[in-house]
Amino acid sequence: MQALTPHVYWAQRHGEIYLRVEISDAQVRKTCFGLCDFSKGENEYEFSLEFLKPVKPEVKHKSTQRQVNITVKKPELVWWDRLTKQEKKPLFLAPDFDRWLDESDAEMELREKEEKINKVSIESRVRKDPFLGLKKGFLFMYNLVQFLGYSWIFVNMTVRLFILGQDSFYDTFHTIADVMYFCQMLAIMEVINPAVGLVKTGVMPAFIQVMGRNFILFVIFGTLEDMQNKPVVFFVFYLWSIIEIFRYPFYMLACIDTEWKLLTWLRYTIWIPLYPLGVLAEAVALIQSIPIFDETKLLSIPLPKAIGMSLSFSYILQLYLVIMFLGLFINFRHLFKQRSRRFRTKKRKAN
Ligand SMILES: CCCCCCCCCCCCC[C@@H](O)CC(=O)SCCNC(=O)CCNC(=O)[C@H](O)C(C)(C)COP(=O)(O)OP(=O)(O)OC[C@H]1O[C@@H](n2cnc3c(N)ncnc32)[C@H](O)[C@@H]1OP(=O)(O)O
Repeated sequence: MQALTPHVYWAQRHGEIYLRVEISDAQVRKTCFGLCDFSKGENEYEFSLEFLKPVKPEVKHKSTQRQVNITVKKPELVWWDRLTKQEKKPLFLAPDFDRWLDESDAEMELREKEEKINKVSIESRVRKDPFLGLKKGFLFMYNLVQFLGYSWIFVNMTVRLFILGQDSFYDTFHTIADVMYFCQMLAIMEVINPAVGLVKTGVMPAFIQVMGRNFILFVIFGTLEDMQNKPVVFFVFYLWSIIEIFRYPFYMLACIDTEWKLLTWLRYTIWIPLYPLGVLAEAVALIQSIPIFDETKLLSIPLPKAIGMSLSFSYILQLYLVIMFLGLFINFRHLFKQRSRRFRTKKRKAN
């Protein structure tokens, strides 16, 4: 008995071909392409198609009371100009207008699907961390305390500068040191936070930053009274506090998923002049402290009695001076990368 040819309707998406074969209650015997083979009662049906491009071997089909639905997967997400290799459409083939979409509509559908999948995966990732609220709450409070501390330092120093002029340079340490000690002790959290995965950034730049500052604060200024009334203290503290009154509010907003463009720009831009100036001020403080350490022998390391002398702490300071510029290079590069990452993603989002 000669096989009949059924009507076949087709539509496509970027990843799939849909075929609808108009035979009710049919039994599918074979659905490989070239040839599809169906039977219904005593009748045999078949059609063959040579697709325009290769397709994946697995073919899904579902037979219903009215038709057979076949789904064929494309190996890549591409739009085909037509279904078959031969330009002339076979007579039994027609567009399936129930499922028909032109390329741009299909693209939109694809994008919507992708967005939905992304949203679901982000939501499920977010949902996976039951302590997220607690972590964000803790970070928010930490940043708030630091912001208040550094704001107090900055405002206090600025007001004193306006009232006392240059005289305010000489007693910066005595008026500011307690709050600065508190803020810089607390800043050790900035090394711990990335180390325990609370914030996603490198531990090393934070370590360099916090330890570098604490060395100047606790060792150079803290142990040498002669250093405490030098104007350099003013410049070091002022430069440190300027960046922090922008950096901490920026983090606070990040904790509540908010962003102010101007604040982001300031956080990722004003370090460009401030960081080298800060390192310069710290280097001046260090150099000024060397003769004092030499004179007082404070923190010097005693050598064996036979040698009869001690190793002055100033040698360690000279070594530290070199390390400091290495630290400046590492952190400058890190901050530069953070800046380009931030503004690159912003630009991409805007496009
Ligand atoms: C005795 C041993 C000593 C050994 C060291 C010797 C080396 C000494 C060299 C020292 C030189 C220091 C000089 C320095 O003291 C001079 C000055 O500070 S002058 C003033 C100017 N300074 C600055 O501008 C630096 C300010 N500091 C910083 O920027 C950071 O401390 C730094 C570690 C350098 C960079 O920060 P980070 O890596 O965290 O980058 P991001 O800000 O871009 O943050 C990345 C993502 O993490 C999120 N984050 C980070 N922290 C928090 C937080 N507290 N709360 C919430 N979220 C946080 C942030 O939002 C980013 O997330 P996303 O990417 O999703 O936006």
